[in-house]
Amino acid sequence: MASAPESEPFGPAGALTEEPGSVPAPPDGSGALPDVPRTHAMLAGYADRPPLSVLRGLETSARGLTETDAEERLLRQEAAASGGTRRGASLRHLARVAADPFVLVLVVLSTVTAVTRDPRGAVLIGSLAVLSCLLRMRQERRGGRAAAELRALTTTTATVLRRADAGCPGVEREVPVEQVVPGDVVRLAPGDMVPADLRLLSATGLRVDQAVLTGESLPAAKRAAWTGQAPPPDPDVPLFDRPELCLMGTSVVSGTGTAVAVATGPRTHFAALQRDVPRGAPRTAFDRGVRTVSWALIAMVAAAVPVALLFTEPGRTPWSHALLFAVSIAVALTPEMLPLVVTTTLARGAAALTRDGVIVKRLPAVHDLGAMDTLCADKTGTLTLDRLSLTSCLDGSGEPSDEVLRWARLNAWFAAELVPEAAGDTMDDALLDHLDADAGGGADLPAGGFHAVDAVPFDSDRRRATVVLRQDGRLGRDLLITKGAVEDVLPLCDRVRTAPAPVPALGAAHDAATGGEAFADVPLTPDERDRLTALTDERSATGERLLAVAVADRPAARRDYAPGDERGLTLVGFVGFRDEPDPSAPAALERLAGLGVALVVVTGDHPLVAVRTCRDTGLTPGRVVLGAELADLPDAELDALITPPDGTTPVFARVDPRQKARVVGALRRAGRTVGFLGDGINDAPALRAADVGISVTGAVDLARESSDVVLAGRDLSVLAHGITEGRRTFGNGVKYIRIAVTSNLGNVASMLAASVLLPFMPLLPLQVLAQNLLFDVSQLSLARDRVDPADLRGPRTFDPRDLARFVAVFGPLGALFDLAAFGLFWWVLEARTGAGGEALFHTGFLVENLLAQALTLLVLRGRGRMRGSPRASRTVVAAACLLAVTAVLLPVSPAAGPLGLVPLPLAAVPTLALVLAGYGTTLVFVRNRYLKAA
Ligand SMILES: Nc1ncnc2c1ncn2[C@@H]1O[C@H](COP(=O)(O)OP(=O)(O)OP(=O)(O)O)[C@@H](O)[C@H]1O
Repeated sequence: MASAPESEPFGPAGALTEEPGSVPAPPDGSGALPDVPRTHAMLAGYADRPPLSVLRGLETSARGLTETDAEERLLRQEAAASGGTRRGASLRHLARVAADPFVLVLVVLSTVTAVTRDPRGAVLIGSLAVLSCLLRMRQERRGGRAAAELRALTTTTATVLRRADAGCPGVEREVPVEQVVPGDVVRLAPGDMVPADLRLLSATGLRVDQAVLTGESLPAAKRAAWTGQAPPPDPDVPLFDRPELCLMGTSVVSGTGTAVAVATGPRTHFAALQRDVPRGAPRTAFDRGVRTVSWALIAMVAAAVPVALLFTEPGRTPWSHALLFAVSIAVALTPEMLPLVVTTTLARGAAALTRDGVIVKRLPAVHDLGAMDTLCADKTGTLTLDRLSLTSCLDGSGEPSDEVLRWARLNAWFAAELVPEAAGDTMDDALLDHLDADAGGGADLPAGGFHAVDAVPFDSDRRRATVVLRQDGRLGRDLLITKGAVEDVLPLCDRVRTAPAPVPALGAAHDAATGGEAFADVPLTPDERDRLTALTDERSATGERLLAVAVADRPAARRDYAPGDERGLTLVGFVGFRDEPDPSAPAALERLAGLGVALVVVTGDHPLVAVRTCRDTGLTPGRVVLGAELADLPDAELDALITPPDGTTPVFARVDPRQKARVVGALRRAGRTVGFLGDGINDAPALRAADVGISVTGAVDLARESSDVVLAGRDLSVLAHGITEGRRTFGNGVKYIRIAVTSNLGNVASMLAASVLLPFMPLLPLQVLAQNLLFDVSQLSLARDRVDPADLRGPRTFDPRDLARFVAVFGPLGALFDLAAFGLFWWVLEARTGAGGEALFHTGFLVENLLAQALTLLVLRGRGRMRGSPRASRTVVAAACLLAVTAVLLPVSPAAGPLGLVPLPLAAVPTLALVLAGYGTTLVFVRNRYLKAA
C-alpha cells in the first residue's frame, strides 16, 4: 500500500476520514454507522478535493485497487457488516414483529388476565404472544432468505478496475455491487445503478437519474470538474446538486464516467437517509386490505370489551370474572396468526412462481401480480421479436441510396467506439450486421480517414444519436453525423441533400463516406418538409421503423459537444428497419385478455409503426396519443382515454420515460392495478410508478432494480403463468381471512348471547385461546389449497365490503348453531346441574366449536363441487381431519387438566352429531344460495 503524505487532506496513510479533519475511520467501514449530517459532510469533503487527492486519501490509484487490496477491504467490510450488527438486526426484527397490533392485543390481554389473578392464563397468553413473534420471525427470515436467493438470481453488478498487482495495468471486472469497496475505481455507463457513493474522476455526457433521492424526474448532469482550487465549503448545497458526486441508489441515464468509490453499503448517504426515514405505508392493495381488516378487528376488540362487561351484570358477577369474560371475548376476536398466514402464503406463492420462471423481488408483489388488471408494455420484444433487420436506405426523394447507408454506418460504428457501453443497441447492430454481411464488406469502413472526436450519445428524450468525426488532413473541421427518429431530426435540418451536384466542401472525407458520388444540398422548404413527412409516414404505416440521417461540416469546436450542437444539419435520407411481429404474441395476448388483463401499448416509436404492430398481433388499436400531446392533456381526459369503453387498445407513441410514468400514474388514478413490462433505461420511472414493475433477466441493471418481478424470458405467456399463480396465492390468503374472521365473529356473538343466558362464562379465556390456535394452525393448510377457476379468471383485489357481506351471512349462522348446542348441553348433558356442570359445558362447547370449524374449513374454502370448485387439497382435508380428531381427544388428553376440560359423557355424541349435521347441511345450502346471489 502506498502511503499518503501527512499533509494529505484525507488524513494520514491507512485512514479514510469521513469528514476532512474528523476522526479517521479505517477503509473497512467499521465503527458506528454515519448519520445523514455525517455522510453529507464526508461526501462534500470529497467533492471539494481534486480527484488525485481523493485517490491518494483512499490509498488507491486511477488504475484501480490491486486484487489483494480489494480482497482485504472486502473481508473487513463483510466482517464489519456481519459482526455487531447481527444482534442489533435481530433485536430490530423482534421489535418490528412485536409491534404487530395482534401481538400487542395479546400482551394487553395477558396483563389483564394477570390482574384478574389468573397467573396460568396470563403466562399462557403471554407465551402465545412470544410464540407468535418467534414463528413470524422464523417465517420472515426464511422468506427473507428465499427473497435474497431470488434476488441473487438477478444480481446487479458493477464494472470496477482491478490490478493483478501494483505494477500492472487496471483491468475491467464485473463484480456484484456488494463487493465494491472504498477505493474501487468504477466505470459508469447508461443503465448502470450507481453502486456506491462515488467521486467522479472523468465523465462524458454523464446524466444521472436521482429521482430516488430528489423526486426530480429530470436527470442531472455530472462532471468531474476540478477548478484547481477548493470552493468555499457550502454545507447548504445538497449532495445531489454536486456535479462531482454520484450517489448510491441513483442511476445512469446517458453518457459515461469513471469514479472512485468513497463510501459503500450501509455507510452511504442513501443508507443513512433510509435509516433516518421511518418506513412508509404498505404499498400493495393486499397489504392495505389486510391492514384495514386488522384495524377493523382491533376496533371491534376494543368495542367488545365494554360490551362484554355490560353483558355480565355488574351487580351479579365479581369484577374479576367480568374482566376475564371481556378478555375471552377479545381473545376470541383476535386472529393471532393472520400475519404468519399472510407471510406463509406469500412465500409459497413466490417459490411456485420461481419454478415458472418468474422471480419475485418483493413478496407482496405476488399478490399484485394477481390483482393486475392492466398491463402497460412497449412494443419491441413484447409484440415483436426484437430482431431488427435493415430493410431500406432512401435518399430525400425516396430513392435507394448507398450514401445514407454509409453515413448511418459511420454513426453506428463510431457511437460504439466512443461510447463502448452503448454497443449492442439493436438499431446500430442491425446497421453493422448488414455491413459484415456485405461482400468484401466495409469491415474496414472507418479507415476512410475518419477518427472519433466526440459523441452526444443516444437517449430516449432526444431520440437521436450524434457522433463527431475528424478526417486526417482536414484540421480545424469537424463532421457531425446525427441519426434518430424522423420527427426529432427533421426539425434540426435546414437543408436536404439532392442528387446530383458536386459538394467540394466535404472533399475526401465526403468521398470516403459517399463512395465518391456527388450531391447538392438545397434549403429545406416547408413544402419539402411536408413531402418528407408524408414519405416517411407512408412507410411507417407498413410497420417499417425509419431513422433520419443528417450531417453537418463545421469548424472544430474546442469544447465538448452537447445536444445544442445538433442544429443546422443537412438531411441525407433515411434508413428503415423491420422487426417482425412475434408469432406467439396473439395467443399470449388472448390468454391475458382471458385473465381479464387489458393491454396498453406505451412506446417510444412512431405512432403508425405502433398501430401496424398492434394490428399484426391481433389487437385493435384505439386512439393513438403522442407524447407531445400528453403534456397538454388534462388528467381527466387522460383517464377517459386510457379506459376506452369499446375495448380497443390505447396506444401511446413517441413517449419519453417521464411520459411513460405519467400514463401509469393516470391508469392508477383511474382505479386500475397496473403492471409495467419494460427492460430499458427509459422504462425505469414507469417501472417504479407501477403497482408491479415487471422486467426480464436480460434487462439493463436499472430496469431490473426498478422492478418488483423479473421474468426469465420476455414472454407474455410466462407472465400469464405469474398472474395465475398470484391469483392462486391471493385466493388462498383471502380464504383464510374470510374463514378466520367469520368464525371468530360467530364465536363472539354466541359467547355474548350465552353470557346473558348462562350463569357462567361459556368458555374460559384459555380455552378460547387454545381453540383459536388450533383452528389457525389448521388454516395454515389453506396456503396449499386448490383455487376455484372462477377466482383465477379475473383480477383479484381485496374488497373489505365483500368480506363484510360474507361475515354478515356466515357469522350469525355459526352463532345460531352454537346456541343450539348450548341448549342441548344445558338440557341433554344436564350441564346446569351437578358440580362439574360448568366444566362439562365448556368441554362440550369447545369440542362442538372445533368440529364446526373443521366443517367450516371444508365448506367455505370453495364454491362447492357442483359449481366447478376443485376438490380440497389433501393438505386441507388432512388439516380438517386432524382438527376434528384433536377436538375429540382433547378432553381425554394430558392437556385437558390445564385447560379445565373434562371427559364428555356418551350422551354427548348424538347431541354433537345432531348439531354438526344440521350445521353442515345448512352451511352448504346457505353457501350455494349466497353464491347464486353474489
Ligand atoms: N441507436 C439509435 N440511434 C438513433 N436513434 C435511435 C436509436 N435507437 C432508437 N432510436 C430512435 O428513438 C426512438 C425511441 O427509442 P426507444 O428505445 O426510446 O423506444 P422504446 O420505448 O424502447 O420503443 P419500443 O416500444 O420499440 O421498445 C426509436 O423509435 C428511434 O426512432
